[in-house]
Amino acid sequence: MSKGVQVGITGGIGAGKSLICKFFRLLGVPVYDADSMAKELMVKDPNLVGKVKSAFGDDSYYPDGTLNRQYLAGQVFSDSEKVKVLNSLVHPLVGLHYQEWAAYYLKHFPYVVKEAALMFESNSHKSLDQVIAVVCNEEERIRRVLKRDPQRSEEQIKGIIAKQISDKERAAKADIIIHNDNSELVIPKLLALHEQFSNGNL
Ligand SMILES: CC(C)(COP(=O)(O)OP(=O)(O)OC[C@H]1O[C@@H](n2cnc3c(N)ncnc32)[C@H](O)[C@@H]1O)[C@@H](O)C(=O)NCCC(=O)NCCS
Ligand SMILES: Nc1ncnc2c1ncn2[C@@H]1O[C@H](COP(=O)(O)OP(=O)(O)OP(=O)(O)O)[C@@H](O)[C@H]1O
Repeated sequence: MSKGVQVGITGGIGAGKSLICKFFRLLGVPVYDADSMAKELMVKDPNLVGKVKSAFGDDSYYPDGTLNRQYLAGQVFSDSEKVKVLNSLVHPLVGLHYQEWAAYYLKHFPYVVKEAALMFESNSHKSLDQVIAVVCNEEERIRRVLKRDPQRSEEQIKGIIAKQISDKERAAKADIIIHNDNSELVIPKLLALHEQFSNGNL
């Protein structure tokens, strides 16, 4: 892997990872969205498609081959064992795909960002130089997600939260913490981090 800084951004559902990553994108930083890539590989990688169908049934996909997210969400977000099975199928492939992506972008940019909801859970933080945890209290996250995803119930959101590590654990493992709950000014902090990473200062 070439020199350059690899920054991870993680946080629980609704913490504000994607919004913060939008800001890094605006600054011209390459951002890898592990969640979206996982979904793309689940459709484009025939081997993975076969494994998902064997584990969760043909209903995991619509007849046109697109992912039936609602069906799969219903399967995995209510069952810890099933979510482990899905993760074991998807995460290794995303990990390899990210390594290739980062190797390419680090030839052209001083630093890259990897956004992933599950980072410490999947141990993918180990290949990164700095991990930022975006934290926000649970009530506010639930409020924001109910507004963002009207199809999700409060019960489902709580079920997802239960399958992720807590903010406390995340904050303890991260190098940098961003409080995205109006208790600190986020944009000045992001600009300072951008300067730091651009200069390779860790
Ligand atoms: C099960 C799927 C199809 C449900 O899709 P849906 O559009 O309803 O939900 P979405 O992907 O937006 O996830 C909602 C939130 O749940 C959380 N989440 C997603 N996958 C997982 C998981 N495997 N374990 C725990 N939490 C998860 C994230 O905080 C995420 O933002 C989808 O989440 C999926 O394909 N997950 C497997 C890939 C994965 O592990 N992605 C997350 C980390 S890289
Ligand atoms: N500081 C904030 N003030 C108000 N709304 C916010 C703030 N941060 C994020 N939001 C909103 O809250 C919702 C959740 O944020 P976002 O989608 O970035 O979270 P996420 O961590 O990426 O969640 P997920 O794990 O579900 O993908 C979005 O609609 C976003 O616009």
